Amino acid sequence: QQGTCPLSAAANHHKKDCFSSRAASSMAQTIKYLGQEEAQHIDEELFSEYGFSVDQLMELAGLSCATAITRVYPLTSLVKAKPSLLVICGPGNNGGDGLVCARHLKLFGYEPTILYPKRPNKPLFQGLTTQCQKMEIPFLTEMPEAAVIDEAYNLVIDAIFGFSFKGAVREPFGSVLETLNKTTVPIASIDIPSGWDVEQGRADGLQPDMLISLTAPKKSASLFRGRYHFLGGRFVPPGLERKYQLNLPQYPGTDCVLQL
Ligand SMILES: NC(=O)C1=CN([C@@H]2O[C@H](COP(=O)(O)OP(=O)(O)OC[C@H]3O[C@@H](n4cnc5c(N)ncnc54)[C@H](O)[C@@H]3O)[C@@H](O)[C@H]2O)[C@@H](O)CC1
Ligand SMILES: [K+]
Repeated sequence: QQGTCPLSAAANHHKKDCFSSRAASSMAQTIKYLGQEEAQHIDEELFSEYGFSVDQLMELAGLSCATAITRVYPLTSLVKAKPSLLVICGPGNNGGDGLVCARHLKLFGYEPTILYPKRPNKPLFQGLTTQCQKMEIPFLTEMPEAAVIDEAYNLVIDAIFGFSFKGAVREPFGSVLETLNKTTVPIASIDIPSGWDVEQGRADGLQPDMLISLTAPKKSASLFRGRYHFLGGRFVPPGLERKYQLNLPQYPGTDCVLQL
């Protein structure tokens, strides 16, 4: 059984076997892909039953995204002269993850620029915006054209919509997504490729190169055809994982991300 291996000094000679059998058993389980409502229930429970605050989890989520991005697109691999990134943030918590991610990427040596066209009038988002401004991250006032994005940026980080997206895309994000669809630079999507139905995806929508699923992948992630799928948001308490039978794989060591 997982987690019962006695790692005492006396049992040290069993250590290797314990770890490999644990790894094998977690590989055998299949990670759950969540429906939209289930993802929202987990979210609510983390804040109500489990006592987390939004900014706490957002910080961990955004940090995992920044970390996963450094793994796939290290500074030395970037093709443009400057390590420029465009981070597009939407009106909800997915956008908040994008702001946190941008701040960490700046600390990691990248040069992010943020587009944040619809800013909620709440202290959390105002604080995250101020933090990015104080980190000397520039904010754009409008969405650049596709050719300009391809010329100026190594990567676009899509933090527009997450698991609460529903229905037809409203402006200004319809035009933003239309432009993104015409770009050729790689896109890294946070939690869901924006514009995709959370469960059904969208065949003619964004086709990101990278997807970072937070907490657990959502159903549409099974339609992801990009090269890199990562899991981040290593904050799920065991009771919650059991209740929803998430079957999360074990993150290696102290890592906050894992490639699926
Ligand atoms: N529970 C978790 O595991 C965590 C979730 N986090 C993030 O939070 C996200 C979910 O955040 P939210 O619930 O705030 O929602 P989203 O960020 O997915 O989006 C909601 C916002 O988009 C707007 N919107 C929805 N449908 C639209 C449409 N068709 N056209 C235009 N606008 C539309 C809504 O009015 C709302 O402002 C997750 O995907 C994840 O990125 C993290 O911040 C922290 C931990
Ligand atoms: K997204």
